[in-house]
Amino acid sequence: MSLNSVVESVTSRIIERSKTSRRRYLTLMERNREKGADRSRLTCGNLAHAVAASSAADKQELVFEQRPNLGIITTYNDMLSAHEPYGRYPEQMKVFAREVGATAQVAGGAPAMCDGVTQGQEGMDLSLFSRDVIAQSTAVGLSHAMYDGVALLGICDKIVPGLLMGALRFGHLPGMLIPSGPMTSGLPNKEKVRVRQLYVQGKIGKDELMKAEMASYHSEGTCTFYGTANTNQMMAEFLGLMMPDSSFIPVDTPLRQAMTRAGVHRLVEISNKGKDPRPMAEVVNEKAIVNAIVGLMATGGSTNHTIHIPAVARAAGIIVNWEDFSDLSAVVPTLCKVYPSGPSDVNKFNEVGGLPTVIAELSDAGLLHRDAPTISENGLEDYAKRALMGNDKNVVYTPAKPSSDPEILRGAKEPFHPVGGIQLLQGNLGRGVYKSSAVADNLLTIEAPARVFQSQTAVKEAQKAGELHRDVVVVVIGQGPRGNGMPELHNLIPSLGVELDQGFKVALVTDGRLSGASGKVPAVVHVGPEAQVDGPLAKVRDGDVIRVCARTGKLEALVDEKEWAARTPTKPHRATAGTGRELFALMREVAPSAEEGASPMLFMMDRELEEIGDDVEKGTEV
Ligand SMILES: O=C(O)C(=O)C[C@H](O)[C@H](O)COP(=O)(O)O
Repeated sequence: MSLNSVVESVTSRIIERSKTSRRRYLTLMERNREKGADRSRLTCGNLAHAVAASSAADKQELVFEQRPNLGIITTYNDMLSAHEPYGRYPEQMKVFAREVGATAQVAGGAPAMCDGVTQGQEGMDLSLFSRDVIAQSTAVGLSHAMYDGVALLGICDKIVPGLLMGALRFGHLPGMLIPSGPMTSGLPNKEKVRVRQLYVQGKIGKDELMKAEMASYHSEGTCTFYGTANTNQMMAEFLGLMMPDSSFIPVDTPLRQAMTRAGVHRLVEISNKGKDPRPMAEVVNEKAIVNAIVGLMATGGSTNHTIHIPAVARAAGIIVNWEDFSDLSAVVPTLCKVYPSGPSDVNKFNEVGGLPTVIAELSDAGLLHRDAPTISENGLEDYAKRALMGNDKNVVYTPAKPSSDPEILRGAKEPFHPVGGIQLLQGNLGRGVYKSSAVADNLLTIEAPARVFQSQTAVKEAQKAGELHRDVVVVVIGQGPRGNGMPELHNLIPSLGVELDQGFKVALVTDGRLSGASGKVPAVVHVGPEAQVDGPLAKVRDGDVIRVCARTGKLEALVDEKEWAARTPTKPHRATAGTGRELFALMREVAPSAEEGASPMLFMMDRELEEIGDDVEKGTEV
């Protein structure tokens, strides 16, 4: 089928909008290639430092034979279950690289936060900004000019976007994300939620809750719900930056190992010294970004990606906004119901067809740019194939099959919803993002009096005191990037879920974020402009009737216009000290809105690049 006209027109307007910034980006990457980070330009002293600790064989290849050298950026730590397997990866990857006459070095490490560990804690206030730290760490690693290609080891929430934002500033280099796979399914996610709600109601004790949590989070590997980490994997495949069908192969299996090996071999091939160089700057173009947004809509992925995709795009000089998301959402059907949108987890989703089936369906329906460049040889069509173990322990690919379970994954002709799983809501309260894929039909419109809070703790206390035992729109302000760094407020979900289950109409409206794992509670998140900069949420008062309607796309306070205009915005209380939060003051000071990607680093970068304009050399030579 030919390309959908809305996909086409949204892409055209992104290209038009990004004309100047993209041109400047590509010019700068070209300049990097010609004069920047490359081993051939290092002095003997520089190079000797870089290989001092290498084996004699690697020294020979790196210095005298000029073989391809891969730089590995690792975000390993063994507290984060998804990243624990990466401890073993660099040594294995070096062996895989040698098999094809290349070398690999660990170029650097970057931090990796677990949002599961920091959920509801002060540490969560560092989470979104850690993405910039990861991007900068990636740049520091790659600044050593030793590499012909980049392997990015990261999976979880801020880590993949951060790695991409950093690596894309070295976009003259080819790059690939290498995932390590989900953990086996433990206690079903739905059951975990049920037990949590029993705890909130005081019906079970802490020991029982702890048992359930540990039965859910029980081993190495990525969490099995379709939250931000797994949406990252989807995004990376749709961007063409990961090996096809590599997202959801279970951790620590022969196929996972074969996939990592195939990935390293392919990365050598596409490296700047390989036979088919594919620089990241060319792979991540406007079409690839649109494909990633289409993937987000069709799978009902994490709301966090309405912040991450704009930020990743911006790092490549591409400007997207929520209007683009909204227009694409109107034509992309929801094909998946994976937890929190349905009861099944990513392992089950993968068994019944997984991403290859989704990509095949969307591609056949004309909803994807089939000509977007990818790291895989034949472009996007390779991503519509299933990866299997071949007889010789190599990965082999076969065409994707239709879904084997229509309760989890459907074709584009008989979707769960004719529109995408994420919507834009707007009105006199600003504009925010709403994940409709997980919300029951009867809750898509909620009109109820507001209760305004300035912290998660205050909401939980009010719920405990029975104050939310009614129809209510819970408004939590001061949670945006400039307020307190924009934490996820997922800890509110059990408390609000209890009220919802009792038949009350409850919604959440906030300038903060929610976890990708949040589902059934209707929530408008990332509302901007945020209260900290006097956005309209700061004008809401207890008792104002708020309308949250996913059917009409409205987010409104039904307050007399004159009265509304006369109100003074509340200055939210800011908790900005303790647990290292004070170190991030600079970031809070300059953070742009969520819609712009909420990256202080990119905001300041753009400001400086604007001064340089088209004269790239002006910014590089003294
Ligand atoms: O996906 C995201 O955005 C996350 O933040 C993942 C976190 O690990 C969740 O907050 C865990 O949530 P539960 O499933 O309720 O335990």
